Amino acid sequence: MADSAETRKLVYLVTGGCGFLGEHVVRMLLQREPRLYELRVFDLHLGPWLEELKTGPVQVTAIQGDVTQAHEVAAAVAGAHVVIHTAGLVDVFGRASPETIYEVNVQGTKNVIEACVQTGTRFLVYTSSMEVVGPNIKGHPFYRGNEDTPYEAIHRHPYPCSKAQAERLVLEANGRKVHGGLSLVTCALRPTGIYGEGHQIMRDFYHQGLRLGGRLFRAIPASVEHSRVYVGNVAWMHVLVAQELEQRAALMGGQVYFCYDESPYKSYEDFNMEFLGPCGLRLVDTRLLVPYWLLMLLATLNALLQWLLRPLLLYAPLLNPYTLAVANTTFTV
Ligand SMILES: NC(=O)c1ccc[n+]([C@@H]2O[C@H](COP(=O)([O-])OP(=O)(O)OC[C@H]3O[C@@H](n4cnc5c(N)ncnc54)[C@H](O)[C@@H]3O)[C@@H](O)[C@H]2O)c1
Ligand SMILES: C[C@@H](CO)CCC[C@@H](C)[C@H]1CC[C@H]2[C@@H]3[C@H](O)C=C4C[C@@H](O)CC[C@]4(C)[C@H]3CC[C@]12C
Repeated sequence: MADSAETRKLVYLVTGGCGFLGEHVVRMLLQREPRLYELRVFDLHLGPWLEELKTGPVQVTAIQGDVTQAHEVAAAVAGAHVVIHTAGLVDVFGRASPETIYEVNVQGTKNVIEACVQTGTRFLVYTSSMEVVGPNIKGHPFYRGNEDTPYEAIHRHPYPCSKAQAERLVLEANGRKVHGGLSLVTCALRPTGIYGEGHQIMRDFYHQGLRLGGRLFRAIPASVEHSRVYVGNVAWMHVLVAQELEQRAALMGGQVYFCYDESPYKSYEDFNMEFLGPCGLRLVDTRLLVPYWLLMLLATLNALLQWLLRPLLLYAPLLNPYTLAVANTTFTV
């Protein structure tokens, strides 16, 4: 589409816009939304890379703010046509307290919804997660499932519980009257495990491998499959949903969609090795040496150590009872 002033009229707000996914959403909007007039990037921690984005035709507004603060959210939302809400505490390693996870992921989402209602913003896209569905606490596999597949979504961990609550709030808010009398249109996206440029967990595996002399030790059977999805495709999915939400409000409003892009179904570790192998690491198959019960013991010891050391330092290894259980349960969409 020709770049002309009259086509640029939309104001977007991306919360968590400096995060792993958020940054890709910000860059995708600048590349793929020709109607963009202003792009507001709202985050607790603003990245220095935002400065380089301010030289283009779109007004990029960096807003340092906290989604748990309703007034800060309302100020950022006011005047926006679309909100893409990615901000959240993605913590399954025990770094934050359950209360903080709830405060950010649930209360923060409530604040975004209420800000849309109060200021008249009609379109809200929420970044939910596969974990809203599973794996559940019983370790039931979810094999090539979809949004309609029956599954007992029972959770105890603060992160999936908070994502499930937030997703429900977003979907229930669909159809609420916003300031000005029109209806709020909401939609939630459930990415599976996202990978790609800037993925901190992939970095953590890489550095763990370097510490272990270029080796990683298999803890997950290759038969366990996880769906993974490239971050650029997840960003594109968010832009597509945002662009279509107005024209297809009746079809998409209040709906939830898994995000998957045909990335190979592999175990979490084997999928990571697609990238870490070419970086010089190799996966040593120690499954025969390290039975599951011993892994669970090690994971439990990690959790105990985390609890004991908390007054002194944050000890948050990749392996804990929750991550081991998730890693060992097939979840493919
Ligand atoms: N990474 C994945 O595999 C994955 C998969 C499915 C869904 N998700 C969801 O995608 C979203 C983004 O995840 P991510 O992997 O990019 O995580 P991330 O931690 O890289 O990004 C989250 C961003 O939110 C910001 N943030 C945190 N608390 C905030 C607050 N109180 N106020 C304002 N900003 C705050 C952080 O500063 C960060 O920039 C999250 O909602 C997460 O639940 C992630
Ligand atoms: C046995 C361990 C040592 O090799 C393996 C640990 C792997 C775990 C760190 C990861 C296995 C599955 C991951 C989660 C999954 O990809 C989906 C998620 C949903 C998303 O909303 C947030 C991230 C995550 C919880 C992701 C986190 C890391 C794993 C538990």
